[in-house]
Amino acid sequence: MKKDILLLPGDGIGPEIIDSAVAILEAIAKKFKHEFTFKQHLIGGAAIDAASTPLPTETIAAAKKVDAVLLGAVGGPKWDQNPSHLRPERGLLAIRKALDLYANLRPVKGFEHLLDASPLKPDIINGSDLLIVRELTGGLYFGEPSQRSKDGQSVVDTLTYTRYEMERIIKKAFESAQLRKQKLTSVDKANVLESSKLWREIVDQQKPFYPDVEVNHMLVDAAAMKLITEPNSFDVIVTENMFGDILSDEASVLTGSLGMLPSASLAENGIGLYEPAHGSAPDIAGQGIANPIAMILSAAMMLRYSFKMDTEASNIEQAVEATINNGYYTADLKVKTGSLVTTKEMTNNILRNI
Ligand SMILES: NC(=O)C1=CN([C@@H]2O[C@H](COP(=O)(O)OP(=O)(O)OC[C@H]3O[C@@H](n4cnc5c(N)ncnc54)[C@H](O)[C@@H]3O)[C@@H](O)[C@H]2O)C=CC1
Ligand SMILES: CC(C)CC(=O)C(=O)O
Ligand SMILES: [Mg+2]
Repeated sequence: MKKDILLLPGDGIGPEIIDSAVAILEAIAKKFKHEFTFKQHLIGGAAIDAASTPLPTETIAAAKKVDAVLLGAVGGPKWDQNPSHLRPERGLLAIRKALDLYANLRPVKGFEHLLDASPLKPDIINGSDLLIVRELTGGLYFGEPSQRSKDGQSVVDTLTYTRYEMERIIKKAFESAQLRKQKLTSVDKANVLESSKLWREIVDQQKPFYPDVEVNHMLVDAAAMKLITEPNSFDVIVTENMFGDILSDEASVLTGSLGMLPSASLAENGIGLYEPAHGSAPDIAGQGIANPIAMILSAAMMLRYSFKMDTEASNIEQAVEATINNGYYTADLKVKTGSLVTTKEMTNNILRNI
């Protein structure tokens, strides 16, 4: 099969881990006789430096012409003092909105061999396997106004959602639960927020259409606690944008590192964008030590969701697991034994297992 892929490496460790994903995809193309072509464009800080905007129109135009997009990460201290329209993160939010990538699927799966990489007790996290379904194009990150008052003494951020936006992500989560262990936890703050009250209502309205799915509601503060004390009580979690952002970074602790968590950002009928859950990790950028696994597993999600290449996606996932089982780890994984490797060495070891 012939597929065109747009690469958006972005900033920090983004270009380093995108190189790893491309190497893996080239090996898959060779093994399964596919033809993957790669185009590259700018986003984030790199785009601000080159084109004075975090999301050039060429990038969006290119994204609309390909079969899928792979994104590294954006941001870094170089741009932290920029006005908000010239922040790298604006580019990421804007591409999500422009492509209507409303559904962010973040699988969290612990590897047995990495149990001691987590600060949590092995008997609690053993077998962790859950999916966070995060709404990605609404809520606080997109609401207007979002600004400081003229005298600098007050601020406003706005949380808006339409019924339509809530309904489509909630349906997506029910469908995801049907394909897994048929258990859905809806996370909100319905004891305080009007948006969460509507969210809960919609979950209850949708429930009868998915009789095979067991549903419960949980307040986000309690969910944050349960996620690391009883992770195996979850199957699919559905929640709004900011709660999902925070809970997924927290959930990465179950796997031993934020560098292990992939994601798929999906539209209703359109292109998919695949990106690790982590950011640009400026503290380790340029050192060649970033963990490429979140990015590589995101590429596997691209094969599965956008290209319907299940066997190829499983091949990547099994190669990652085999490499971990062989004892290779990057510096972010605080394991006690094994072989510490660089980004390139980890990638080459995974390649050997493809
Ligand atoms: N999707 C994106 O592009 C995101 C961008 N950001 C941006 O990234 C920049 C840095 O933000 P932080 O809060 O530091 O979050 P971060 O996710 O970049 O890093 C948090 C910690 O995790 C480590 N880490 C993350 N990914 C890693 C990997 N693959 N391998 C090894 N270690 C890894 C980092 O070294 C750091 O210690 C900021 O500008 C932020 O706005 C943050 C989150 C998501
Ligand atoms: C710009 C941020 C919302 C990115 C982020 O933290 C994420 O998507 O996880
Ligand atoms: Mg985040």
